[in-house]
Amino acid sequence: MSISSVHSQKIILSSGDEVIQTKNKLNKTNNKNKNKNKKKHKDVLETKNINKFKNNELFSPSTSSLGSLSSKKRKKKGKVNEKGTGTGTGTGTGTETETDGEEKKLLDTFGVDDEKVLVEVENVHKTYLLGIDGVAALRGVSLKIFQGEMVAIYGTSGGGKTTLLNIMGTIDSCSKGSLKICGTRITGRTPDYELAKLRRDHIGFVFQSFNLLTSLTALENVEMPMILQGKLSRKERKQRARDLLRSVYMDDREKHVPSQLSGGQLQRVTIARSISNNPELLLLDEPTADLDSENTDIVMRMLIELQQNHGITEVMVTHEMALRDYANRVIWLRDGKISKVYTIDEKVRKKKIQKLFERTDKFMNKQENNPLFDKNDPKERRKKKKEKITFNKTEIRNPIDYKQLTNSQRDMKSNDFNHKKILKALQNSKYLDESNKNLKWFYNLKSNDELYKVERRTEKKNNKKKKKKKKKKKNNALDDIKLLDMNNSSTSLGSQNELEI
Ligand SMILES: Nc1ncnc2c1ncn2[C@@H]1O[C@H](COP(=O)(O)OP(=O)(O)OP(=O)(O)O)[C@@H](O)[C@H]1O
Repeated sequence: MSISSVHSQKIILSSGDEVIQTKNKLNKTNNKNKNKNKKKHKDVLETKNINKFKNNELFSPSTSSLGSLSSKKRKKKGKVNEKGTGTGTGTGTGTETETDGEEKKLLDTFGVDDEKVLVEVENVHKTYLLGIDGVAALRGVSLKIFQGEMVAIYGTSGGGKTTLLNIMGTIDSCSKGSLKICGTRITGRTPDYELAKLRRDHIGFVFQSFNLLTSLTALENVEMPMILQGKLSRKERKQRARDLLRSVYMDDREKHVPSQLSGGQLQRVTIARSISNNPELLLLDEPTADLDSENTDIVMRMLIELQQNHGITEVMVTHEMALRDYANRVIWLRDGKISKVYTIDEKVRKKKIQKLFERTDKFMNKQENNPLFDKNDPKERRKKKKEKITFNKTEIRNPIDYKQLTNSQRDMKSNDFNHKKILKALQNSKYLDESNKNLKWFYNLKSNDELYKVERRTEKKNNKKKKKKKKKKKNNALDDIKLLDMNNSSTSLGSQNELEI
């Protein structure tokens, strides 16, 4: 029963002075309620302003999504942000918005510039068909995620975090509501191939359980999405995979298979794979779960670098409260609904990131403490002695053939071999079992024959290009020869004439 209804009952029951007293009380409570509403409205407005611009100094203007803003606008927005400092309740690091039953309002709250909205989730429901009633994992979630933003999703266990992430990654569909991702509106009728294309070209996904293909090396795992995309030549793919591994500080482990890597290293390879197709949106499901603090730091540093240097928008589900301040915004999910939203104060975030970089710099430069450098690893020692290509005994190859080759020949051969091996591994359902279900979905590996088709198509394209180039070269060479011939004949004619004269 509400306060006012309690008082109104009192009015009927009481007489004279009591009525006046109760009326006064009623007025007081009404005023209180009005003030409360005003305050709430003010809070929402403040959040609106703060969100209206996350002018992050850490974004480099050239790469960030905000780079296109004029400096005047940026300054203005920065000011608004500063104004928001300390207005937060509860955390002291930012601004909190209670969204109890106000999902629609929340959706409007983040409305800054619709062109910069990368993900738009509107009143999304998800009910898993289980038993008579089913399980309601999401119950009307609405939110917008902006380009270049890092959003952390926290919440109670079973609150619907993974479900929301999977829906944003289009590896799961919602039961009700609408969704727009990277400019594509997703409905129940959106065909699978379109979703697969969206995933392949615009979204990267880091799964909770790495989901690396066990038979492939780190380099091959990173290369896999590029084969599926079919845009790059073999050489370009290899080079890009190498560059990506270097960017996640894993270039010294490119020939290691997942069983030879630590948890942190596996996660870094997974991240390299997830960004191999240059996604706009990176979805991460507990990327630091089960990692020690050093590896957590390295992974977080990488994610921040990806956001700052490449403008990748990141949405990360996590349980670790210590990671909260690395995000621009924090969303809380409870029982399938958004219960709170925080905007992390830019100053606090910047400080936290600075500390992270200092920390990681320290142990990444120090060889003995460097988690990337394992002194006891015999492979590492061997590598240090002499740069040699080593082969795993379990691999299906004949090392004797390789012994007779020079180093560069070996590299070439091994590249060819690895490439075939990737396709073979992908074709073999053994590697795509239940544990790889999400991976299978994400990369649309349902029909593995498709891979061969894609591969053959790209090979054909490349061969055609090569043939054209060769033809052009040949023609040019022929033209040159003709010209030379003509010159020769004219000079010889000239000399003949001279002689005749
Ligand atoms: N495939 C499924 N079939 C039936 N119910 C499911 C399925 N997947 C998830 N659920 C249910 O949906 C709800 C939300 O699950 P979800 O995995 O999204 O939660 P979560 O917030 O990620 O939890 P956690 O933090 O523990 O990983 C849970 O109650 C869960 O039991």
